[in-house]
Amino acid sequence: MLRWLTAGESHGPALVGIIEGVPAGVEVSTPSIQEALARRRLGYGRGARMKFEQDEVRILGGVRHGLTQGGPVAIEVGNTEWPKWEQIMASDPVPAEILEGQARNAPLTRPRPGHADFTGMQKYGFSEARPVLERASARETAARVALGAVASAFLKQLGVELVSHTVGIAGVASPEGAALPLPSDVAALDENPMRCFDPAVTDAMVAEVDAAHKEGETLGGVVEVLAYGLPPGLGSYVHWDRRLDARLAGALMGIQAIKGVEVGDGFLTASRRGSAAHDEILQDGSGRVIRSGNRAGGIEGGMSIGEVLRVRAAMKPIATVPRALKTVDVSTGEPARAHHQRSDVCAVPAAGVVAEAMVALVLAEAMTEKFGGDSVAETARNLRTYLESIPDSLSSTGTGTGV
Ligand SMILES: Cc1cc2nc3c(=O)[nH]c(=O)nc-3n(C[C@H](O)[C@H](O)[C@H](O)COP(=O)(O)O)c2cc1C
Ligand SMILES: C=C(O[C@@H]1CC(C(=O)O)=C[C@@H](OP(=O)(O)O)[C@H]1O)C(=O)O
Repeated sequence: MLRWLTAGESHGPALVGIIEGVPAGVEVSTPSIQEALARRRLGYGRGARMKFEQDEVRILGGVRHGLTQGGPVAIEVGNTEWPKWEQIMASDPVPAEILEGQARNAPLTRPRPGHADFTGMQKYGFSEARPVLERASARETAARVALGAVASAFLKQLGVELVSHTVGIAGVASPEGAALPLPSDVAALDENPMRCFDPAVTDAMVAEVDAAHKEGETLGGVVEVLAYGLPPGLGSYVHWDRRLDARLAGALMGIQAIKGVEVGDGFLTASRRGSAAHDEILQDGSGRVIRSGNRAGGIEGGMSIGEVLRVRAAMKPIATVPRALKTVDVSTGEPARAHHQRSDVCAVPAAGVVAEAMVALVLAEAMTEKFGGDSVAETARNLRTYLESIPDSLSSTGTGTGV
């Protein structure tokens, strides 16, 4: 069993992530986590905060000399902006005279449509949105990416590699059926301003972000995560909450602003006839099973089938719209415009990196569930034995890259 939690506020001193159940021997280091976090800051269209704020990684437990030890791994992502917020976000009471007059402490009484502000106030009994947005903010995804880096390192040692990329920004989309990026393309994707695999589409996406920025608008889009090298049989058809597709969908929907998830061809599949919807079971020259395609996105019956896993997540436009939307000032009851100081125009490229982390966490959990092991060597041994135990009559090309 792999479980994990995050804690911390957007303008707090640090975020903290703890992951428990990681076998011993996973290669993790401060630089490797820092590198993963740097990828989350990528992407054209993000706001000023991404430029002046830094993530400061400190591994607090569970790792020794670059290897996990089998105990919980605790990671702190420090926030370099903390000195500016030290009093406003202090854990302990602060005298009112110190807080008075501080612009950052001004009550946020004009909730933003599309964010958690208004319902968060109703639900938790706050009179302003600060305490809501501090935790609702996607700043929290820095902790998830840090934990996802641990999960990805574990998967890599088992022969599984992930790739994420942007396939749509607002109305600009990569063409259906375009070639999929490979793990060897990740460096190029990270250098692309939209983390998009197609240069022509990238240019159109950048132009879309520029136009939105100029007009005081914000944008959403679609990201795709691919996993190469998965063995068949992760997840299960036997119960709804064991299904790999259900677990992936839940994890992706758990990212702030994600409003839709597709597995494989997803919604397009619903418009096809059966004969054009499924991936036929064929044989190669040596009698091994091959598939006619991968419309299913690597999952059938709630299980990985050993083909490339392909999932998509749709992100709504950023809620803090510069051309501020109508709201109510809850301190006066009067109509107002929603509060806006700064915001991302578009955070879809970053959401792709977060989606990759979430998929890594789900797949790492599914791997430990099926193959167990207190050390990576033991997990790898169990995986190898399982793959070798599949009889020739059931052998397929999609049996992972192996270990
Ligand atoms: C990487 C990332 C960055 C985001 N940046 C902002 C932002 O700058 N301003 C904003 O209002 N929302 C931003 N969001 C979206 C909010 O977190 C989100 O709209 C809010 O949590 C409400 O979405 P929900 O209804 O899905 O919870 C961002 C989301 C992600 C994933
Ligand atoms: C800080 C991050 O993202 C933030 C997510 C976010 C939101 O409302 O979700 C709002 C913005 O913060 P602020 O309102 O303080 O400018 C983003 O910058 C980050 O990703 O590290």
